Amino acid sequence: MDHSPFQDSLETKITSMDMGCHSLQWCGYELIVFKDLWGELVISLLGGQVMLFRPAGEKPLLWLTAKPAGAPAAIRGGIPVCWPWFAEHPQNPELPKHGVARTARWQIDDQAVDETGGRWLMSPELSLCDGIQLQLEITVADAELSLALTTTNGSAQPMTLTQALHSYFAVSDSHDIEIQGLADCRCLDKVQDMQPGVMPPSLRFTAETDLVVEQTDNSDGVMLIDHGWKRALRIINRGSGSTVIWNPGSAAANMSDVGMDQVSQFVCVEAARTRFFDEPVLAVGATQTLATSVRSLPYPPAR
Ligand SMILES: O=P(O)(O)OC[C@H]1O[C@@H](O)[C@H](O)[C@@H](O)[C@@H]1O
Repeated sequence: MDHSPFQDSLETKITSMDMGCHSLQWCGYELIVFKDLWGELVISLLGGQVMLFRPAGEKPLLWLTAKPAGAPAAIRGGIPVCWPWFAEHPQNPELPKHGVARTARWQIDDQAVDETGGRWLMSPELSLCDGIQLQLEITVADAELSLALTTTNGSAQPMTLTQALHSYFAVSDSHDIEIQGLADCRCLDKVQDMQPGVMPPSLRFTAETDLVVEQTDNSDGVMLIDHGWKRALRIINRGSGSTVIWNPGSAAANMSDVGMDQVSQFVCVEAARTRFFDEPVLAVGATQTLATSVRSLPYPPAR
């Protein structure tokens, strides 16, 4: 895999660090690095965003841009938190895409780390919506990374909420992978003006891909099978009726932090709650958790 000086410097810095917890500045982003016998986890305080997860002895599971725009811009890579709306704001297109959480400052409220894994609790430093509590729980255990994003409506009004945990998975080459586990699910194709369709048993990436898939049964998860790296990732989403699959293809030429040199290094498989396949209203007093987990399995996977 090719690396730019930015990514090299992040990875090189982490590789040369001692075990333990470290603060690190990277392109203006304030990062917290955790390194132990279980591997490495890097969190950005901008966005409460997991930037890197590498189980010991494995390649990183997540992709991170090698050409970040720099703080305080949103970071492409890792797992951005899209909240309290997913994609364009339904009423006001002037508002930032994917909500305000990914460019807000977050804090670590609690953490427990040992040589087998860790658990971190994060929340935005300042409330992002009046009366609404938001918490992100990040867990590493048995070489698996899990995120759970919990919203509690403590306001006096029902809340309209769509959201996503927008995971960017690192792949050898997006043309040499397939996604399985969504066969026969209904989907909407954003590249074709939300044209409805049905998912095939195996999805391959040959061009720009942007699908909102209705996933009613998440129990077996989605498999990302990487023939180049001979790696299989199992992604299990919970509290999510929509799985979003995205790779910009040739549209990456207009994205300064992706570009045609990086576009085949990742695919996004996102745990989402969208206005198409999920109930968007969170009642007064109600709590909702959107979660995702990822681990690698032996290749080829048995299904
Ligand atoms: O450019 P952004 O805001 O990071 O969004 C990236 C992509 O995120 C995906 O979730 C959407 O389905 C795409 O339509 C979008 O282009």
